[in-house]
Amino acid sequence: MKIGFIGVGAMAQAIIQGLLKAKLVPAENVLIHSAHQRHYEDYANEYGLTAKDTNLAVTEASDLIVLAVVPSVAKKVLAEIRSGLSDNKVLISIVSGISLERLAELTDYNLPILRSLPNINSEFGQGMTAVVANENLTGEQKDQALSVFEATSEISELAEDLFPAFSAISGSAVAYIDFFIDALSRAGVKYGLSKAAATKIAAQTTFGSADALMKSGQTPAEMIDKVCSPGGDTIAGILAMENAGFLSSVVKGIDATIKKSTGK
Ligand SMILES: NC(=O)C1=CN([C@@H]2O[C@H](COP(=O)(O)OP(=O)(O)OC[C@H]3O[C@@H](n4cnc5c(N)ncnc54)[C@H](O)[C@@H]3O)[C@@H](O)[C@H]2O)C=CC1
Ligand SMILES: O=C(O)[C@@H]1CCC=N1
Repeated sequence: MKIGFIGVGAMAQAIIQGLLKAKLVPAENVLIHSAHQRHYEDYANEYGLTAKDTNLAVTEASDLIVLAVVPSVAKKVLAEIRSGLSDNKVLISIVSGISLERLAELTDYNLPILRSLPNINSEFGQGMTAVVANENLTGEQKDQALSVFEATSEISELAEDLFPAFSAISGSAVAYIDFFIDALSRAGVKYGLSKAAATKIAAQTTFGSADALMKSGQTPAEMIDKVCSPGGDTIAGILAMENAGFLSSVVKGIDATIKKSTGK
């Protein structure tokens, strides 16, 4: 199986690195092209991938074609690769905000298409990806397309109207969670810890909290209650955070993310 990437930016690189670590395909079966020749050729040489001269050449030589460009150039790129697509190849889009219907309109209504929204944690096999297939993608071909995300992440098959919410609380939320970790570590610095030590402490605490939450099967509220000793320190902190608008500032951030991705 050959997997072509059109666009080799932050998200494509995370998936490629995840695929290489998972050894899903040999490195030379990963084909790439992007806007900056020097960059994609150097990247291909560094990891033993196959660089191609055009987006169409990637498409013609691949079984799965991952569209990994920013939304504003997707239309132009799809026009370039359209003649190389066929019903024995799968177009996989990771582009935020472009529907299956729009992808079909910009290519051909008979093509198998998988719309996905991965996140950057795919690099370390810890991603979270939403997927939705069109009616032309079934059976073994669908399994093949899903294998890209199974190798790098957990998968959630979601109705398309939930993609903007998913993208906000997963794709974008990686940055929001890192923002929270940075905020915790800056608080540590305020009280005398070095930034490096505080960041490690905050990151491991975040990682351990997520892991414990999922392993325990409990709700976040139940975990919070276990940490808040009666009359203790943590409940004082929770109340001060909430008084400063913690919950509503997170929800407002998600509202703004969804508004930007949908234009609504
Ligand atoms: N960064 C993230 O965490 C996530 C990004 N996405 C989606 O992934 C897509 C890419 O995002 P990033 O990797 O963050 O952006 P990026 O700016 O890092 O990468 C974009 C890539 O597209 C290439 N490119 C631009 N014009 C091109 C053209 N005409 N032909 C071929 N390649 C071209 C650029 O050279 C670059 O390699 C976006 O549509 C975004 O919505 C989805 C989920 C998460
Ligand atoms: O910021 C963005 O537009 C993309 C979509 C989800 C994560 N990054």
